[in-house]
Amino acid sequence: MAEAAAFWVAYLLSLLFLTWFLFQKRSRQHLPPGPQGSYLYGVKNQLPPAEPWKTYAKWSETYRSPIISFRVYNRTIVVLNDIESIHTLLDQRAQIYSERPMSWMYNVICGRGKSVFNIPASNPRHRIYRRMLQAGLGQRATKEAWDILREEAEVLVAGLAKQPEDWIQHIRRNAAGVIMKVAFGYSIASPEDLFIKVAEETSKISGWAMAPGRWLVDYYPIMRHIPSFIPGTQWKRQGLAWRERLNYLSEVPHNWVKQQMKKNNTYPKSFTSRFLQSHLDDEDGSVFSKLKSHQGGEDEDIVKWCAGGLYAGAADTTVSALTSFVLLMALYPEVQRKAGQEIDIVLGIEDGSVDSSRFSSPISDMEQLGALGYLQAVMKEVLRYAPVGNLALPHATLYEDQYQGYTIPKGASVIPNVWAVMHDPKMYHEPFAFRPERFTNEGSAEPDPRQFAYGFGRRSCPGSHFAETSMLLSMANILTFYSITPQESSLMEKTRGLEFTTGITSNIRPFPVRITPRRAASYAPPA
Ligand code: HEM
Repeated sequence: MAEAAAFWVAYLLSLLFLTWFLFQKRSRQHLPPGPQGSYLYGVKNQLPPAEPWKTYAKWSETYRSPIISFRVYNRTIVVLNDIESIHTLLDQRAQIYSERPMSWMYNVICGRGKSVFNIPASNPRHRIYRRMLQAGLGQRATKEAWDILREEAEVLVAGLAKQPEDWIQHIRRNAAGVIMKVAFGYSIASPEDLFIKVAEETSKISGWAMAPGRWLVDYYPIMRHIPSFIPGTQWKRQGLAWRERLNYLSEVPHNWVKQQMKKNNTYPKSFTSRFLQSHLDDEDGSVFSKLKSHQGGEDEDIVKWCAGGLYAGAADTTVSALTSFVLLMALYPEVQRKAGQEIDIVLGIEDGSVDSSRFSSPISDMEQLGALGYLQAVMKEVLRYAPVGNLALPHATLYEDQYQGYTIPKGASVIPNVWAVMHDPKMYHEPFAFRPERFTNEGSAEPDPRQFAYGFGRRSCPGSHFAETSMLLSMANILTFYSITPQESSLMEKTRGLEFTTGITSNIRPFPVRITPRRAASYAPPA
């Protein structure tokens, strides 16, 4: 016991010394301005639990600089609050600014350092991942997934007829249904489905293990060497248990695909099966045969991590955007009416001409989606008004850099404040008004928010094209069959101002809406 106590005293003293050393070093650097915070924690206790993007924008005003910095424990965090700094640093200097902040708990102790989201861009694997994801989610792949997208959009609108009050669950199910089929060729049967449970447990554990500020080892990585049998290292035992569980969970869908491929020739084609097969064939022109940097069993490991990244990327993002869309349609009936009218005109729909009892999608191909110009403007305005990723995801620097006379240290976390850009009055006239028309006036149209909604540089979202096709199709189907109105009490929301959820993804905080059939004729909900 005395030995353990001596160990901890020595340990804490060395941490204190390290903090002092880094503090001295930091105070000699000319960092961007920002709040100082306390000696030990930095601003950890000043970070608000909700909507931190607003606080960063305020600090940017207070310190009269679009680029600000502060410290949490010993880590320097730089926030970019305007498009100029974001574009210069994250896009133009992408070779320096495309790392991710190191999470020692998640990457090392839990063994998740190879995940698509966390792997450093300087690791050659990241390039391979990006090319595979491009092949699996780009324009051609999205076209190939059209039937899946259409089928799942039909399940969504049919579900809304049965339990309209559970509309968020139906949107959630739609996102999971699409991505499970695309990634693994797996059809989910119910919200209790094994694959859904596996994916949800993975993202829950990942959320705990990556929670910023929660694990001291993230700031003082030397702690990772402490043996887990020493008293007071419950955190390490927890991390190691999570490691085992996460490894097991990532095997479940991957092994299922392999079994299907072994069992029969008519197995469902998917991202995983295509890459596994192209590896077996080693066919010329496959992504693997072009990327010769891989060796032996590494290929399969790469496929597994990429397929895991598909679910992680798709699970909450389109759900957030569609949730905000439904709520905004309830609050802006004129926008809803115009979008519905466009659908009717472009698709030649008259009230009696859609079979509302079968919910078959009136949109037969991607070209028809392309013709819905107003609906596309609505989608852009949803992505601007209620950004899914208000802070995108943090990048980190590979080297020290200089910008406008400031030093950006090596290893600093660099956060683009997407919310500030989307609500910058220099870019968007009356930025807090929801007005899709800002994107329809040719010649005077405001900047396309999709340039900012999907992140930046070498880390920008590889799923953007796929996501937009999926979202537009769902939006068009919802507005074909349904009318969305606010409950009386919800009208207050508009006058009081909307609230937004806080997390890696964000959406308007849900309030009660009514989803009713838009076309009374021939409407008969399925039994
Ligand atoms: C509304 C829909 C979506 C939005 C707004 C969105 C936004 C983003 C953002 C902001 C990032 C971080 C970019 C950065 O670090 O600079 C990202 C990364 C990523 N997204 Fe998306 N996303 C969406 C849908 C999807 C979908 C449907 C998928 C997959 C099917 C996907 C897969 C990914 C992946 C794999 C990454 C990690 C890229 C990397 O770290 O190299 N996303 N996304």
